[in-house]
Amino acid sequence: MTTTEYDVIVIGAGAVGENVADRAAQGGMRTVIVEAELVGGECSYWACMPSKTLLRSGALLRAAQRVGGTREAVTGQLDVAAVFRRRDYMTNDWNDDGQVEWLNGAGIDLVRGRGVITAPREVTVTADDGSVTVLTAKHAVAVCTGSAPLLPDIPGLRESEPWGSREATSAERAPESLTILGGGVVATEMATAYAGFGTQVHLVARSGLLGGEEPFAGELVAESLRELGASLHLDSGVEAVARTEESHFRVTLSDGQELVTEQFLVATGRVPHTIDLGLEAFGLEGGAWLDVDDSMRVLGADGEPVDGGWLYGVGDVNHRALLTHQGKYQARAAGDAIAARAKGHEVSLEPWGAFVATADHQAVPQVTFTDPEVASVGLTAARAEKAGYRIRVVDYEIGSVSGAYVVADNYKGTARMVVDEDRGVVLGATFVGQDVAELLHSATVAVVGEVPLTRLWHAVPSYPTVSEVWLRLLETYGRPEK
Ligand SMILES: Cc1cc2nc3c(=O)[nH]c(=O)nc-3n(C[C@H](O)[C@H](O)[C@H](O)COP(=O)(O)OP(=O)(O)OC[C@H]3O[C@@H](n4cnc5c(N)ncnc54)[C@H](O)[C@@H]3O)c2cc1C
Ligand SMILES: NC(=O)c1ccc[n+]([C@@H]2O[C@H](COP(=O)([O-])OP(=O)(O)OC[C@H]3O[C@@H](n4cnc5c(N)ncnc54)[C@H](O)[C@@H]3O)[C@@H](O)[C@H]2O)c1
Repeated sequence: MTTTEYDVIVIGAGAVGENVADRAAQGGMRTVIVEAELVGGECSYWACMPSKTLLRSGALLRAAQRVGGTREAVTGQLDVAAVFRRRDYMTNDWNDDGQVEWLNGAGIDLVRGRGVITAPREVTVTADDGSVTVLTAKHAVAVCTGSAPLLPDIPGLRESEPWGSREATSAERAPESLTILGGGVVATEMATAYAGFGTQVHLVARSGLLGGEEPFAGELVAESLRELGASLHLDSGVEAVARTEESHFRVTLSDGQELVTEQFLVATGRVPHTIDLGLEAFGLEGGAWLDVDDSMRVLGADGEPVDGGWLYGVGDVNHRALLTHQGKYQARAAGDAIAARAKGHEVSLEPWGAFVATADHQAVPQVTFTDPEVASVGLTAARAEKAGYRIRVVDYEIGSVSGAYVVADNYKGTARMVVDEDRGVVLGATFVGQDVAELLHSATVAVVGEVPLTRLWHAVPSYPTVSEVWLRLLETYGRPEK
C-alpha cells in the first residue's frame, strides 16, 4: 500500500475531471486524478464523439441530396462499414494513450483504479490487480464520476440485457432492426443514425419527442424520422421485454402490440455514479445526484457546504446540465475556486464571476444532432412563463431566409426567439433546421450578454447566410421607435 499527499484529488478523468485538474494544476496545486476506466471518460469513447461520428456521414449524404447538382452526382448509399471504421478512429480504438500524454504534459498525476472517499480529504484507490493506494488532499476532493443509463423497472428488461448508450455508440455493425425506448436526446440521435444505416427502427416514447425543447422541435424531428423510415410509437410505453428463441427482443407495448427486433436500446435518462463512493459518511445519499453551490462545493441537507467545504461535485454528477461543454464550464470555475481558496483568496459566489457557473441556471446551450438539428439556448417559452417572465414569442420559418435557399432546396426549419418584454432582452432561442448548430453561439452570446434588442439591430448578419434569420426575427418583433 502506498500513500501520497496532494493538494487536490479529482475522482473521474472524464472531460470534466480533466478540466478541474487542469485549472487546479494551473493554479499551482499538486493534483492527482483517479480513473477506473479510460482517461477521457464517456464523451470521448461512448457518447459525444462516437455518436456524432455515426451521425455525420448520413447528415452529409442527405445534405448533398438536397442540392441540385450534387443530388445527381451522389447516387450511392452510405458505406456503413466505413462509417463504423471512422468512429473507431475517432475513439482511438478505445485507447487512452493520447489523453494520458495530455495529463503528463499538464503536470497532473494519474492513479488508475476505483476511488472511494474513506475519510475527510482521503481517497483510497483499488486498481484492477488489487493493489491499493491511499491518497490524501490538503485542500479538496472533486467528485467528477459522471453518470450511467437509467434502466426503468419493466418486467424482463434488465435480464434481457438491452443496449444502453455505450453499446449503441460502440456497436461493430448496424443491426437489421432496433427498438428504442425513450424520446430524448440519445433516443432521437441514435434513431437518426441507425435509420440512416438502413436499420428498421421503432422508437417508443411515452409522450412526444425532445420534451425539454420548444414543441415544434420534437414535431420536426418526428417528421424527419418517419421520412427516414423509422416507425414512431408515441404516447406509448413498454410493458414487458423478453428474448425470442433467435435471441431477438420481443417488446410488448402498452397497447398490446409486440415488436420483435434484433436489438433493443434503452435511452430513458441517466443515474449518477455516486454509489460506493463513501459519501454516506458525510451525510450524503449514495446513488443520488449531488447538490452543489455555484462554485460546485457539495451541499449537505442543511444547504451548507459539506464538512467545511473540501468536497466538490462537478459535471454530470450534479445534474445541473448533463452536457460536456457545460460540465467543462463548471470545471473551470471549480478548479479556479479550489486554487483560490487554497491560497486564502476570497471566492465570490456573485453571479458571472470567475468562480461560479451562473450560466447553468438559464443560459445552457445544447445541440441535438438529429436531422434537422435542434439548437437551443436559455429558456423555452413554457419555462419562461413558468418562471414568471412577461414574454413575447417570435417565430420565423428559416426556409424563407436567402441563405437557407442556397444551403438546400426546400430548406425546412423554424426559429424562435423568446423576449423578456420588461427588459427588452432575449431569454431563449431555438433553431431547428439543417446546419443550425453553428448558429447557436450567436444566440448564446445574446442571452448571456443580455444584449438589448435595440442593440441587436446593429449586429448585422452577413448576406446570404442562414444567420439572417436573426434580422427576420427582429423585423417580426418590430423596429425600435427611437
Ligand atoms: C450517447 C450520448 C451522447 C452524448 N452526446 C453529447 C454531445 O454531443 N454533446 C454534449 O455536450 N454532451 C453529450 N453527452 C453528454 C456527455 O457525454 C456528458 O455530459 C459528459 O460525458 C459528462 O462528463 P463527466 O466528466 O461529468 O462524466 P464522464 O464522462 O462519465 O466521466 C466520469 C469518469 O469517472 C470515472 N469514474 C466513475 N466512478 C469512478 C470511481 N469511483 N473511481 C474512479 N473513476 C471513476 C468513469 O470511469 C469516467 O471515466 C452525451 C451523452 C450520451 C450518453
Ligand atoms: N447532443 C447532445 O448534446 C447530447 C446527446 C445525447 C445525450 N446528451 C445528454 O445525455 C443525457 C441523457 O440523454 P437521454 O436521452 O438518456 O435522456 P433524456 O433526459 O434526454 O431523455 C430521456 C427520455 O426517456 C423518457 N423516459 C424516462 N423514463 C422513462 C420510463 N420509465 N419509461 C419510458 N420512457 C422514459 C423521457 O420521457 C425522455 O423522453 C441528456 O441529459 C442529454 O443532455 C446530450
